[in-house]
Amino acid sequence: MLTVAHLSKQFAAQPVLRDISFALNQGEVLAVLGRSGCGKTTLLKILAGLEAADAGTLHLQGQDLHPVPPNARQMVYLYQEPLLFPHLTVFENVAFGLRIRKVAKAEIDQQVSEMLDELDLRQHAQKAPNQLSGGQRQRVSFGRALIIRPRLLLLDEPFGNLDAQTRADMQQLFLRVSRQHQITSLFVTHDSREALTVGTRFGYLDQGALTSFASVAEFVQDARTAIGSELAFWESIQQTSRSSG
Ligand SMILES: Nc1ncnc2c1ncn2[C@@H]1O[C@H](COP(=O)(O)OP(=O)(O)OP(=O)(O)O)[C@@H](O)[C@H]1O
Repeated sequence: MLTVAHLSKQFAAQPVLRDISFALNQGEVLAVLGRSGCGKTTLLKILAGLEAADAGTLHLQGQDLHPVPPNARQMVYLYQEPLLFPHLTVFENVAFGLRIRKVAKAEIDQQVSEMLDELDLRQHAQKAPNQLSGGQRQRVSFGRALIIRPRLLLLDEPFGNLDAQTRADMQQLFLRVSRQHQITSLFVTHDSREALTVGTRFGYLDQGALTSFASVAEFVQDARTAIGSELAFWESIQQTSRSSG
């Protein structure tokens, strides 16, 4: 479905992406774990067409993406800060992509109502974005993205600004909706728990080089991801609290 082959990028002679290759099938979520500055955002921007690669090829559903401009790639790029139109209601923000595609009004009303129900936003339909919490705003931006049925969803630390509980709720919502609509996604995060929760496939990006893992077990056990040592830490805390309780 998505095939990335030998992608490289430099900024002022500094390599930022080094020979990146991977393939994703329809409905898969590639969770890419990486520290700040590893090249995550540059990778997503190249996929979205917002940045040009120096070398390599991108194919989506068999189509060479090289000549395809960003607005024709049918991808949605979601950031930490949801980008909403401040002067439009929640309903109209979600409806926007359908309106510009000239979808019939009755069809828009139905699709948007269904999406608002799915995202538990029905009671907020007539509010403006500034009348919502951060988690609610992020749900609206999800609704806007999903309603146009993107071929690929690009998520750049989308829940990084949310508190732990809201973040966990959003991860579950993302899982439910992306499974239901069989959405193919690339989800970059520096949080290993988040990667394990949302991913069906796993990668680790370090200094522009991507390691892909064949299984969750390999991802967890790889010393570079540091997940094994994090798990060991929590186990040692549990043991200490058991023996002192
Ligand atoms: N337009 C640019 N010009 C020059 N250097 C850039 C440019 N964009 C990114 N870089 C450099 O490329 C490297 C990777 O940047 P990128 O934004 O992809 O990192 P990141 O992994 O998304 O980091 P973070 O998680 O901190 O956002 C950094 O060293 C950055 O300084």
